[in-house]
Amino acid sequence: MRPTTLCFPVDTRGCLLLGKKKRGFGVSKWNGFGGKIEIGETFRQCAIRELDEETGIVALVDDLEAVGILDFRFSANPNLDHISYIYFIRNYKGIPKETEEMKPCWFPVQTIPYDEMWKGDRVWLPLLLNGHKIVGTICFEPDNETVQSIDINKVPVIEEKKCKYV
Ligand SMILES: Nc1nc2c([nH]c(=O)n2[C@H]2C[C@H](O)[C@@H](COP(=O)(O)OP(=O)(O)OP(=O)(O)O)O2)c(=O)[nH]1
Repeated sequence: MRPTTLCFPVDTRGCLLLGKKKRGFGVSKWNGFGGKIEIGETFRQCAIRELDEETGIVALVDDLEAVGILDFRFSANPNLDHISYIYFIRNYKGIPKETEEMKPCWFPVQTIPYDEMWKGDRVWLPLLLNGHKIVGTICFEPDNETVQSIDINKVPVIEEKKCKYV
């Protein structure tokens, strides 16, 4: 699968914006906002476009904070394997609205609904919320849900690919 982005807006209270996915891959799970990169886009442009499409929130590429790169692997469906660039964004315009793809809600960090998220998220999202940057690999069992293995490493800086996807 093409690489993807995942973007988590953070408000001035430190709450995290998540969206409940209404259709497609990961339906019914709470997640950050994102999707597949398009040809001619950088990862940052992809993150900003998907954020707008899925929430109506408008932001600038330079305001994204790159916090992680995760390699998602699906043992029974290698066609679903993909790398995802993870961003936080604290500076943005607009109030999140429900779209055909996502139902948004702000969560204080203590009430993040890990039981209704991808199963590895409870391992790596708290690291990001504590200010760490991470690079890692998460392998899923053939059910595409259960975590088979997870390897997350803290890194000082995220080496972002700045070029356009071709
Ligand atoms: N938080 C989290 N997200 C995950 C995990 N595994 C996984 O594939 N994803 C996300 C990363 C991507 O944003 C998304 C990839 O699915 P997708 O590209 O089909 O999403 P989409 O339907 O929004 O894509 P698009 O058609 O809008 O481009 O799924 C995981 O373990 N945790």
